[in-house]
Amino acid sequence: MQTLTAAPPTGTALAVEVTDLRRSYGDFEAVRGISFEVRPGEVFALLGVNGAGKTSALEVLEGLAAPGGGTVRVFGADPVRDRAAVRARMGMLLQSSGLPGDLTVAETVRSWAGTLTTPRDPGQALAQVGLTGRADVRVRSLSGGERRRLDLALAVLGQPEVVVLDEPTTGLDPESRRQVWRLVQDMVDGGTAVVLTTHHLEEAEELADRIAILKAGRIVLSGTQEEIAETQPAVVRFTLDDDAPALPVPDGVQVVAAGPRHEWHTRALQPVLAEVLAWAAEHGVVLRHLQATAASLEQAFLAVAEGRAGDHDEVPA
Ligand SMILES: Nc1ncnc2c1ncn2[C@@H]1O[C@H](COP(=O)(O)OP(=O)(O)OP(=O)(O)O)[C@@H](O)[C@H]1O
Repeated sequence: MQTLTAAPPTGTALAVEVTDLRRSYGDFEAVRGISFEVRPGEVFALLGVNGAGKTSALEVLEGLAAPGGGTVRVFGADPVRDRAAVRARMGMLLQSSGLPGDLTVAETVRSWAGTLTTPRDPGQALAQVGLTGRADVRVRSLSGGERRRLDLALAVLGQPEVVVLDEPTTGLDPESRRQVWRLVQDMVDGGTAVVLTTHHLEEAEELADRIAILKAGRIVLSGTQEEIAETQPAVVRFTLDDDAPALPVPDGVQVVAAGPRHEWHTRALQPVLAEVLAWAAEHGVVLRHLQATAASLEQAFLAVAEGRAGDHDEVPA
């Protein structure tokens, strides 16, 4: 597959720099002071439940809205004040697009390419999102997933150095989703910086170098997916027969359920597991349905959503 190229950034090593960004709608503050940075060749994912403030933040990055407070810089430029300069280097995929339904797919891509300084070959762009066979179909006749892929082809048509993708794979089938992931990976390999939002945690796991989880307009957890997962305990579950001897609880275990189905939470999975296995062997006890699950991004996401993670103060990304 072709690697999409993006010219090396000039002036600054940071593609995106967001500092203490705030945005309000009337009295309601939807984004409450978030900060993050994205470098060329890096994917940064903003996660959070519905209404967490992801789109509100991205719209400032895209130059579609001014910040209520704080600053946003794209290659050192202000996306609102220096809109033309930023636009020339940025591709964006909004949550919903308003493409004319009368044009065919090929016409749409060609006319879009006509507005760009360095467009990619329209045929190649369509091939990369799997729409070659739909080139002569009118946009209004496309399926939801095909439209989304057309939106994405347009977003990257100008060989942007930074791409903002708001839920790029919503509504896509698993194969199309993988196609989009490959496209994003190719862009990143070519040096493009990507900021994306998604409700698919496996998408963030697959693509993102760094992740921030928002709740109510604030970043609650941020870091690599491993760093975020490690904020949560591992889980050990097993069932003991009624006649099993008294079970000693190893150090570092929080007992969540104590029989007959046992559930332990721990930040020391390996020694705790070793201890309980040794105890079972010594007493000839079977740990039925034994499961040991390392902490995951999903666990951290749920902990944020349910208010069990972070102190809701911003952690710099
Ligand atoms: N134009 C608006 N006027 C008033 N409130 C708004 C407006 N746009 C968004 N909001 C509110 O701001 C908050 C953040 O919305 P936003 O769309 O940024 O969240 P999100 O994290 O992108 O959610 P989703 O995952 O559902 O797309 C929500 O409570 C939303 O209702």
